[in-house]
Amino acid sequence: MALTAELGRQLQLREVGGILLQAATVDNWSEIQNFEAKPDDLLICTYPKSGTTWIQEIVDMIEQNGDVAKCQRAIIQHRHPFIEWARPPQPSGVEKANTMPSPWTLRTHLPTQLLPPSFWENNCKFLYVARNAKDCMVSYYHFQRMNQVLPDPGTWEAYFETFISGKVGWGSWFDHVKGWWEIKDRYQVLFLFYEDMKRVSKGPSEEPLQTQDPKCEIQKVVQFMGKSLDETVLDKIVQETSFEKMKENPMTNRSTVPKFILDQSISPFMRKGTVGDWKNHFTVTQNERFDEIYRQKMEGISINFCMEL
Ligand SMILES: Nc1ncnc2c1ncn2[C@@H]1O[C@H](COP(=O)(O)OS(=O)(=O)O)[C@@H](OP(=O)(O)O)[C@H]1O
Repeated sequence: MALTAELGRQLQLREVGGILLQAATVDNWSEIQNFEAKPDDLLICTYPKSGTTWIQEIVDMIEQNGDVAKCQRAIIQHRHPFIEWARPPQPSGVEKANTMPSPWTLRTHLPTQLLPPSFWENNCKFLYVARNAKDCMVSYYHFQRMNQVLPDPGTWEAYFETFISGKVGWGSWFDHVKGWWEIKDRYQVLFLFYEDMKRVSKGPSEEPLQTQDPKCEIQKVVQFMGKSLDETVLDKIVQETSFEKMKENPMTNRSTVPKFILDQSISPFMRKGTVGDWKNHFTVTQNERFDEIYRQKMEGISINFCMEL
């Protein structure tokens, strides 16, 4: 019985162009590829576990001019259609978008080479958030432990190998980040880092002003979206999108997702929200090996990740 359930979990992923995706997404592939993005659309792009939910809440707060009640209109998964999402008989991400008035704010975890061509053809805006690979791996490991429709990650040691080889949903972290980084100057891309959003601003006496201060990064998003918000609204967005607030908010913490899909008693969706949790998981040997693999895979890429704050 346990074997059957486990086999069921493993079968949830299938390949498209060498990238593992959820089987239902692969079944729906032609609909996804034929998706017709419009020129004014904004696409939130991330590798899984890089701060998607966080940036979605920020973008929505900006769109709603800081009106918290409006952001409570629906759970975060329903506010921005997830273009590659499919779980029949529920409407797919593409179907959901097509029932909403455009311009759309959408989200995806797809690597550049799998994105529906209309996004490039229409020169849409892309908001990419990258998170350092080690914290991503840790977050993804705990997510696969609690997510009952993704493969069981096995032991941490086993998962370390799986993640490095890119045999996880949406493929290799290295290729994903490289792909989006390389096209960023040819398209309208705002490339942000999770770690910059977490950075603590210091007061005159070097005392932290607050636990996290994404205001400067939020301002970049406001500008990128062609909006202008006054200081009070920006401060409100900073407060309302803090990890602590979002962990308590049923519209962002996934508490409405049934336990047979996300079992939050195993690990909460809003788990730690920190930079550097990898140090609690990586052994010295794993860390050295990872750094070497990182050097090889990211050679020639001028991207710098902050690994601790
Ligand atoms: N507001 C805020 N501040 C800081 N960190 C936050 C915030 N919201 C979500 N998170 C953390 O982001 C991780 C989940 O990433 P995603 O939202 O991309 O997950 S998913 O791919 O959509 O499943 C996951 O990271 P870990 O805690 O390290 O697992 C979340 O806790």
